[in-house]
Amino acid sequence: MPQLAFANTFWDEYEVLEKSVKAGVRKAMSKFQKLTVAELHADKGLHLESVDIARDARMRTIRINDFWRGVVLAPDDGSDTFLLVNVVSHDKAYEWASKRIYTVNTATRGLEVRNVVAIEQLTPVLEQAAAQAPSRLFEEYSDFTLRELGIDEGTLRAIRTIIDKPQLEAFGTLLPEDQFEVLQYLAEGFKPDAVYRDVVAVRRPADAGPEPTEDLATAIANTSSRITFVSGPAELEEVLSKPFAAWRVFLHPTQRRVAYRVSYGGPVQVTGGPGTGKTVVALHRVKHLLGRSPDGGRILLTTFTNAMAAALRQNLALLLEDPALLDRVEVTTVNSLAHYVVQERKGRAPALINDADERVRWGRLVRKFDLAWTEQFLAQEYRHVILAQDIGSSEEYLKAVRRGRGSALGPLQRAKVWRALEEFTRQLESEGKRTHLQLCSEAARLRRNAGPDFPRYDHVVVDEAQDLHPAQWRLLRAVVPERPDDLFITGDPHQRIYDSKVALGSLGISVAGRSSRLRVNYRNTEEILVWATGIVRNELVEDLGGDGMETLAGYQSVLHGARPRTAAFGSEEAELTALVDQVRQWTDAGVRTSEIAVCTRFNNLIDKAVHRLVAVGIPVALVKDNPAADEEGVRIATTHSMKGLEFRCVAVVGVTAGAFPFSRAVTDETVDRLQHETDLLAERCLLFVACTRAREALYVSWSGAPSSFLAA
Ligand SMILES: Nc1ncnc2c1ncn2[C@@H]1O[C@H](COP(=O)(O)OP(=O)(O)OP(=O)(O)O)[C@@H](O)[C@H]1O
Repeated sequence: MPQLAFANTFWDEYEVLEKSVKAGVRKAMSKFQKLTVAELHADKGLHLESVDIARDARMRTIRINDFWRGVVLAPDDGSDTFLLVNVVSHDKAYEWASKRIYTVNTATRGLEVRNVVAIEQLTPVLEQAAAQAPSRLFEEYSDFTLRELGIDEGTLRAIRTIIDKPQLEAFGTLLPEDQFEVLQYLAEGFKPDAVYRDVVAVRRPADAGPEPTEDLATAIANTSSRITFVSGPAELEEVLSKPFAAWRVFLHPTQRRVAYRVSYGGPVQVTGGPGTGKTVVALHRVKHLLGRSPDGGRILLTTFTNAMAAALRQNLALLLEDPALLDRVEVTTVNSLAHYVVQERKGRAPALINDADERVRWGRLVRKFDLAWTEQFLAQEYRHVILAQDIGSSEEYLKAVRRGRGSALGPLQRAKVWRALEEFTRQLESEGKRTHLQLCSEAARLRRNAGPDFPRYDHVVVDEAQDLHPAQWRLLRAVVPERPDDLFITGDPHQRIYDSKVALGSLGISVAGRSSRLRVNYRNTEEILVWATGIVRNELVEDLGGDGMETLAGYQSVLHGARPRTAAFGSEEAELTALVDQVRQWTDAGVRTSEIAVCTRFNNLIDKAVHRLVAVGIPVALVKDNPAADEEGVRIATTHSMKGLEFRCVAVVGVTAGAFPFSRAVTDETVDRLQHETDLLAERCLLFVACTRAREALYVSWSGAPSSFLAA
């Protein structure tokens, strides 16, 4: 009976196929498990046929339906593993298959594919261009060194023409994968022996002989980073019905390089636009770190909300499989960690107050001390200056540099403000209550003072880092000793929706020389990404560490689909009716309700949307109730709680001029100009985050005047 395996090139296409085509793929694949090789060749429905003028004689196409074809690499060496490499439209299938050739890497012994036709066409052109260039990217490496790293003759000639990194990246999709990865490392300045150790040796089978003599099945088995084997019908069903799990196996070379680098000298920062796999990389880093400390080292993995922590835990369980490894990882939010630390050290954690309660308290203090500043100003001063710098006395406050604040405060004014700030803390203390950030600050202090013998984590991995406040960073710094591989941080400054201002370096977390950026988006179609990027495109945002600015330039998506739909209505009623129609269209097209999300800025519109959907029999589930992944129901959320999540289809409703920006969330320009700008940017980012949660379809609607952000 033949064996079946899937290449990573297959998943990119498979994920966006319509349901009926996916069913066709499943049917065709199941034949590979039921029929003998001879029967496969004879099967009329499958129509396994060779490709004319193919550069690789093993290329075959199979029929999925009238329009779609699968591309299969069929063994011709007596081995029995068929490799499904792509699903493409009829016309493209032959073109795709005829140009590519699969070979075994001489060093890693993995199976690689290259677009040999394109490489041959481009090489002479590039050679000419390179003749004028002052230097070439790989000129310092001899042919011998490159061959030792698995670069073969065909690739060697081509890459000798490359002059810089952008050209290498542009050429990369044509090159054999392992070879391209080796070249990327060299281009980043890694020494050949380090590249051999970290990329080649880890893949090369221990019993590899001097020359590759492997049959196709063995080469496929050597390629676990890009190819997945399927051993029976149940596994086939599992792998095809859970395509999102592709990330467990296939990492983009850039993702793999970041996640599986053997060791980093200190804290590492990985940034990237939405859907570039930052969470995936964080999960793989946890796996790598667990593998490096088999002696029972403990890892803390944090994220921003409980819903995201629950999702991370589930995904980590999928990735690790071994429950013993999972037990060594604590997955939680930083706030929960703070609660745990304070409880552990003091026997009891204080009660927490929410934002509304905090606002009321500041309002009372403004009146009590008859202050000229607003409650909002005091709350921000407390958050961005006092808590951020852990200020405990009026003397410290007088000397404090008020970074990021746009209003000057002289000594007399500070003395006045301090009375209110001090009273705020005193009152809460006497009631045994705290704000979330106060608790984090306290936990950080307790942990720091507990001394080096106190149990800590061996590694801390931080996802969704962009919204963490300095008090939260201090806590994270305090729970892991300063040493190599202490902190691994992922985040996207364009998704900052709370106004935290952080200078990581000043908190003992220096990522200098250890930063990388991911640029390939795996979640959104190019159409959705480009549209959503319009909301924030012209904005420069402060980077994660507070050292510079970042833009959204240079991101690309691997997926394509329909353009987002926008719809304007004269009334909210009409908008809600259209929302119900839109959700129906999605469910009629076969999308499960749990794969659809509806989000709005305000709770009252959420209630109305829930009411209308339920009235026509569409089940709903509130994201804040943390529904299980398989629970039916359209997910309903505020735009704030969409952070970090993803769905096949997303409707963002109520995108009016009054909702984005929401005036109460934006500090008045006269109160603090800098804060005004930061708040406006956070409002933009909020809409951007909500829209980039959509994998395949995005629908944005409003009634009355639309948000000014949409005109961007
Ligand atoms: N190499 C990969 N192959 C296939 N799918 C991938 C890969 N990397 C990421 N994905 C998928 O892309 C989607 C986005 O990944 P992930 O959530 O890690 O991105 P992110 O950068 O954390 O996103 P955001 O910042 O927008 O929350 C997920 O569905 C993930 O499974």
